[in-house]
Amino acid sequence: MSDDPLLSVSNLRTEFSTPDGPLVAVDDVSFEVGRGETVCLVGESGSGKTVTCESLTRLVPESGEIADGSVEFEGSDLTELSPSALRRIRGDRIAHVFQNPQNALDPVYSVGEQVAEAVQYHREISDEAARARARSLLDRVGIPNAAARLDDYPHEFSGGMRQRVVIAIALASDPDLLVADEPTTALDVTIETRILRLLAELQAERDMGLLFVTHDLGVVAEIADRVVVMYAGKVMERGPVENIFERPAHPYTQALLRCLPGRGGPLEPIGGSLPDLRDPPAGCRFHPRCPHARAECKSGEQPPLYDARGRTQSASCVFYDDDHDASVVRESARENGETSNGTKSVADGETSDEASDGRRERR
Ligand SMILES: Nc1ncnc2c1ncn2[C@@H]1O[C@H](COP(=O)(O)OP(=O)(O)OP(=O)(O)O)[C@@H](O)[C@H]1O
Ligand code: NI
Repeated sequence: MSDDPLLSVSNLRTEFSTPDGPLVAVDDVSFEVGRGETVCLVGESGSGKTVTCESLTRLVPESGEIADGSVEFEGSDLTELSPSALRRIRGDRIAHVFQNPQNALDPVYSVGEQVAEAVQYHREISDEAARARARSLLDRVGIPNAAARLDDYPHEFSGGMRQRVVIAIALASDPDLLVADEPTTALDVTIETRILRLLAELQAERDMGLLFVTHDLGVVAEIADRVVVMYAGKVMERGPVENIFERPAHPYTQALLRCLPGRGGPLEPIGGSLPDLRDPPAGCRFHPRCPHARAECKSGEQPPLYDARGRTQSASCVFYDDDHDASVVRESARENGETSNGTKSVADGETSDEASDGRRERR
């Protein structure tokens, strides 16, 4: 086995043609997912998380196309594979759970048949063995009395139950990589916890890589090894979860940590709104909303991903180039957290330790 990551996304660019001109939903996005690793993709609504997930196996809607970049998965570039070769990987080696899975189940087949079919899709096992495996998968995702429900049809299940069935189908092929776009958002906390545990178990058993989109920082703290922060189609920051929570480098990450739920403090919305992606601002995409923006943030290209804290954490922010003092943005994160949160700030070591301890315990 090589040391190459399981998935390596480089300079990915996905464009949609719209009546008002081209819209670049994913712009020069790069990140990796290792075997057995969980990477959480976070960012405000509309930042390009779903389109990034869809681009991996070329599942973007018809008006979209992958205009540039590569998606290396175990030695092949998925952007260049033939449709039939890609189909063999999709649903087998790489499984997806989509954000809006209303149409993911076929109304005319029982859920047992659909899970069993997914089990048998790429593997030759008897109908009986596939049915037994379907039962066990449905049981593991928290369908009560799974054996008795195998012959029920999707409409006989609630929305949350159907989502669990969709997750069971995704896991049926024992994928090497699971791409899960807010898979537990519609579920109650008990079931969410159960599914997150199941994913962690599968990772331990099978070394499965997991790319997970969520708006819940509690979930990020619980499952992530590394975090990729997106804004307006760009990667703003990447790094290990502990660093991102304890010492967020990019002002956008700092603001995002205060505006998403899951860390206990009062939520503080980010002022202003996402730019129009058909005509994004020059320079750093976040500059119109950034409390630290200076002249050089407002022109040219999005800054490169500078090393923010050693090689593992990087931020697309000029304060981390050689000519600026990054302590300006770090201090500000600390002050902001202490004055605006009744609890401790995101830049505060104590809170972050709790977050990472919680994660270790629950894993
Ligand atoms: N089919 C499409 N045609 C045109 N534009 C699209 C299409 N799908 C997505 N977009 C645009 O691409 C951008 C990124 O959308 P995306 O769904 O990836 O955001 P997201 O980060 O997943 O948001 P959310 O958190 O709400 O799910 C948005 O500006 C969106 O309007
Ligand atoms: Ni989305």
